[in-house]
Amino acid sequence: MSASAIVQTQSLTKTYAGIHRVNKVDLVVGEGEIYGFLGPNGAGKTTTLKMLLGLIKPTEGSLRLFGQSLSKQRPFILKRTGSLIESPSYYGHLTGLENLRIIQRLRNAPDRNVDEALRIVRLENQKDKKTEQYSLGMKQRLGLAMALLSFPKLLILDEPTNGLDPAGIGEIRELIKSLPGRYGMTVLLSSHLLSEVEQIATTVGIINEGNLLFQGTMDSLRRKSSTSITLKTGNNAGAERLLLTQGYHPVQNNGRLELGDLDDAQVAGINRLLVAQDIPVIRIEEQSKSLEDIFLELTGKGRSL
Ligand SMILES: Nc1ncnc2c1ncn2[C@@H]1O[C@H](COP(=O)(O)OP(=O)(O)OP(=O)(O)O)[C@@H](O)[C@H]1O
Repeated sequence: MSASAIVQTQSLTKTYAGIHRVNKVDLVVGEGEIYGFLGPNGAGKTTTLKMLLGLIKPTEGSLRLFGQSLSKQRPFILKRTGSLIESPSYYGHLTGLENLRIIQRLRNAPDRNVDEALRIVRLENQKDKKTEQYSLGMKQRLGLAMALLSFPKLLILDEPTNGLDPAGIGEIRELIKSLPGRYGMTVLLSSHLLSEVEQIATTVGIINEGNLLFQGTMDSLRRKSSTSITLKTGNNAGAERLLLTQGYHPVQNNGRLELGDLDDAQVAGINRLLVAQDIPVIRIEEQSKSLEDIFLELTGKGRSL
């Protein structure tokens, strides 16, 4: 168990009908992080989050929150944890405010928390409306207010921007980003959108078909995005043979030679060499591998994971 881990799982596994939907996942969420749990639909995100909250039982493996075992210290853990999993539950015939008051009593939270939660999710003006008349986005905000109500140390959010319009998404994103600094919270959120995780998260875990494929800081993931020089010549086969003799490793691709990451002096040297051998250099281009390319390689899926 690492010292500052708020969430740590070991070989966490959930099997349904013999299929590993979550497979030996070692998740580590450090204190004060915004951890983006990223993966395509059906990857196993919700199943993992539900195990963390004790809503379903792991088939195998173990998990600790705040360094404690959920089976032994359930009240201690749940008191410090707020969550929004799938659609929020509330009483439709009651107003937003009345719904929050119920949670307030359950959680034994002070009055001012209700006002503050309403303010942060910007529902003050709709607080006296029955929640059955709320739009999807308003319901989502209410769910978030419920999760925030006791200002927990750990906030677990499953697809928190679901159902929000672009302006709402921007607001919620800014809100989530401010939580560690303002309230000392640690946030674990799931998303199938790379762009969302990229904009909110400090740490990322990528899951696909139940397997955790990458876990690390957003920066360490970005560092994987390298540049590559590609070359188009009047005689690619000749250029390839020549460059091989010089210690390069060109790869033919779509009428171009890919040379990997080279510095300026190497590029200039290659150009000189080819010209000296009467091989016309048509194009020298630098291509960068984007985060999207990396996700694509990892998951074999397209743009919107
Ligand atoms: N109670 C269950 N019984 C059987 N299979 C289930 C059950 N719950 C989830 N699964 C399966 O486990 C897999 C992972 O589902 P999960 O909901 O964790 O995915 P997800 O990553 O949260 O995706 P989404 O973004 O679609 O919610 C899916 O194939 C799903 O059908």
